[in-house]
Parts: sequence; structure tokens; C-alpha cells
Amino acid sequence: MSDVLVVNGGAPLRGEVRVRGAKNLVSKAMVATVLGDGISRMYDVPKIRDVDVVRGLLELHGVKVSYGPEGELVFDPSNVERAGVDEINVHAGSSRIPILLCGPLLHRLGHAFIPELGGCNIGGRPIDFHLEALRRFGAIVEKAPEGLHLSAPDGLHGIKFQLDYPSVGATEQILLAAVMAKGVTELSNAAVEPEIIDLICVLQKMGAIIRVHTNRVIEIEGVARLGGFSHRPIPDRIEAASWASAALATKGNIFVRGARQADMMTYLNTFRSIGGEFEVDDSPGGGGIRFWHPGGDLKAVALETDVHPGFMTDWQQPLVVALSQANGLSVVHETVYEKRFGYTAALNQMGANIQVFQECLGGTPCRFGRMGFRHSAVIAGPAKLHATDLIIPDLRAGFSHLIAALAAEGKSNVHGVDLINRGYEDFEAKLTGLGADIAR
Ligand SMILES: CC(=O)N[C@H]1[C@@H](OP(=O)(O)OP(=O)(O)OC[C@H]2O[C@@H](n3ccc(=O)[nH]c3=O)[C@H](O)[C@@H]2O)O[C@H](CO)[C@@H](O)[C@@H]1O
Ligand SMILES: C=C(OP(=O)(O)O)C(=O)O
Repeated sequence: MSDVLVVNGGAPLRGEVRVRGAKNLVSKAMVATVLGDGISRMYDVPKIRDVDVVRGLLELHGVKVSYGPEGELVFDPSNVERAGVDEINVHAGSSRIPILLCGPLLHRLGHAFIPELGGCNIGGRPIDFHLEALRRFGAIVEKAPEGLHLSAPDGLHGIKFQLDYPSVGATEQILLAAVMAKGVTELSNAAVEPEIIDLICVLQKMGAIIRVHTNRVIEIEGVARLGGFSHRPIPDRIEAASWASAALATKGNIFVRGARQADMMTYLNTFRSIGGEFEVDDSPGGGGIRFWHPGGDLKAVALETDVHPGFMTDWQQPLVVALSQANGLSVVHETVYEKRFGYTAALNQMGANIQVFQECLGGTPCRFGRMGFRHSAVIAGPAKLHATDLIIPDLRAGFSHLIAALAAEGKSNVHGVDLINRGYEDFEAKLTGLGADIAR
């Protein structure tokens, strides 16, 4: 199938979509199954590419993965075994999740091979924190042209470790290594995103002992064995916010079934400040949030992306499209990734007026100030968007391109839309259901 989507924009998106388990939890919980000696079960798993990649990697390592009823995945890790480098490398460059297999595979096999990582191209995305922590746990890490080889001849042992920055992936790496390491691990400056807390819930179900203290300190008491788990994942708050931003940008009205207020409070405050309206529906048979554009002008805002409980960086790109329709100058200071504004060039080509700056334009100077990265954006609106040809650069930027094409009058050809499947389940069917005029 061609991966060009023809989008005939200009009409409001109206209707209902459903979000399922979060991409950024489901894939990690799948990795955790390797640590257990029993069967694990996960409900409400979305059909997205990152899930397929992790499933492929687990199967290569002997985990039997099967589909249960609608959206249920079942994992049997009783025969975990080494996989060939060439087979693993089929998945090179496709996702960031393989790095999280280090701890579980070292515990089960004493060895791990990790292919080149993928993920969105939004900055350097180093893994120095991961490797430093793994070495401290007792792993030997060897870098080779084909990927990373790790071994742990003396097993893994608990550590005291402080992250320079509360990295989500490094926190998960340390959790997955520490739960079965000998002794206690104390992690300071840990990330505490809701997806991490949900991963801790998964690990606790398996038998782990993990204490989340105040001030970003997590203490993990290593245990000798873990079992399987049954888990309904936290809903995807990034996808939910993406649809909310789409409703605002297209002057539409979308009920996002599955969206949960507690995980989205920071987004909801910003959405309301811009002039969007929402209603949380907790009624039986409800369970979701309705987002709509109430008519009239939207208001410009200033915001900074940050670690939880700040404004998520992954909410940024779709929201900027909505901000291009707000009245006045909005400022967005991106403090999590140094290169997450590349996509604004395409929006400008469509008529948006977005300038990017090297300075920290938010209230707080961040790590990227004076380093030459254009990590602050000023968005002047409202701008009339017009159709054009677009090339999808990565997942969230891709979704923002799609929203812009849907908000613009006329026909846009959006190239490379398959990338969006990495994190948005059935996005074309969902768009069609919302009344979008799209065709491959
Ligand atoms: C699959 C997944 O869950 N992806 C999410 C995860 O990515 P990911 O786990 O890759 O993001 P991190 O939180 O690790 O990255 C945050 C910052 O820390 C830096 N860093 C990270 C690790 C390291 O070893 N060294 C280092 O310097 C990164 O370059 C970045 O500037 O959290 C991000 C921040 O919420 C989200 O945008 C991604 O959607
Ligand atoms: C940056 C993202 O994901 P990943 O870490 O998988 O690239 C994202 O989901 O927006």
C-alpha cells in the first residue's frame, strides 16, 4: 500500500475515538514479562508497531506470545533462550525499547545483545545513563559495530545511583535491573511519569519490592524470583492529548474514550487556558473526556515542556498546530529534547508563522541554553493554513503534520504516514470515523 495519504482538509473533526494501553507502558511491561517464571497477561494492548517490534524480540528469545480475546496478549517466558545477532538485528533502528531488555536478559541468561536503537529523531538521545548504571550493577558492556554485547559473569548487585537528569528510559532500565539484583538499589533523581508508576505496579504484581519515596528517590529491594502478572495498562495520555489538539486545531469536537483526567491534568489546564473546552465523563458507560472548540478566538499561551508533572514533551507538537490558530504570540520552551522543533518548517510552509530560537524563552533556563540548539518557539496566530506536500519526519511531528493538513483548506499529500502506526492505533480508521476526507 502506498504510504502517501491524501488529506482534503478544512472540515472540523467530530465524533469519538478510543485510546487503549499507553505505548510508553505496554512495551516496557512486555519486557518485564521476561523476568517472570510464570505466564503474564496484558489487556487493552494497542495494535501499534512498537508492540510488534517488542513482540518479535521476545519471540526471538523464546517467549511464547499469543493473542487472547480482543486486545489481550499472553506471554509464556518459561523457555527464555539466547537469540542470534543477525535475527535480532532485523529490528535494528525500529524502536528504543530493546535497550530495556538488558537487565531482564542478564538475569535470565547472563548475556544480552542489543541492536541499534530507533525512536524519534528529536535530539542525540544518548544512553550513557543506562550503560553507566548497568556497569555499576556488575554488567560488562562491549560496544561492537553490530550493537551492544553485555554479560554479567557475577550476576547483578544493587547500587546507589543518581541520575543527572530524570530520564524515563534510564529509570526504567534501573528498575528492571534492580528488581532481581542482589541487595538494595537506591535511585535518586528518578523519573516519576505515570507510565513509570504503572511499570512499578506491574513489577509489584510480579513480586518486586519497590518503594517510591519523596523527592524522586526510588528504593528497590532485590528478590530472588518473580512470577507473572495480569495488568490493564494506563491509557495512552499522549494519544488522548493528540486528539484533543486535533479537535482544537480543526474547530471540532472529539470524545476520547479511555482518556483519564488524572494523567492529563497539566495538559487540561493548558487546553483550558487556550480557550478549549473539555468535559470529563465518569458516568457508567462513559469513561473518557470530550474536547471541543467552543467557537470564537483561541488565546495565545506560554508554556515549557518538562518532566512529570510538567507539560509532556510528546504533547507539544500537536498542540503547536492548535496554537498556530490562537490569537497572539505563544511561546513554547522545549526543555526535554534539544531538537524537537524541526517540524515547524513544514507548518510555516503551510502558512503558519513560527520562529525558533536558541535562547531559553521560558521562565527557567534549561540544559540547552547557550548550546546553540533552537529549542524555543514563538508562534504568531491566527494563521490561515493552506494545503501542501508534507513528509512525515517522526511520530508526534507526523501527527502534527496530519492535523495541520486537516485544518488547512485543500488537498495535501502527506508522505511517509506509516511512521504514525508506531504509536497511533488505526489512525486512518479513527480519522475517517471523525469525518476526515482522507485516502491512500
Ligand atoms: C518509549 C518511551 O517511553 N519514550 C518516551 C521516553 O523516552 P526516553 O526514555 O528515551 O526519554 P528520556 O526521559 O530518557 O530522555 C530525556 C532526556 O534525557 C536525556 N538522556 C536520556 C538517557 C541517557 O542515558 N542520557 C541522557 O542524556 C535525553 O537525551 C533527553 O534529553 O520519555 C520521553 C520523555 O518523557 C518521551 O518523550 C518518550 O516518548
Ligand atoms: C518520542 C517518542 O517516542 P520514542 O521514545 O519511542 O521515540 C514519542 O512517543 O513521542
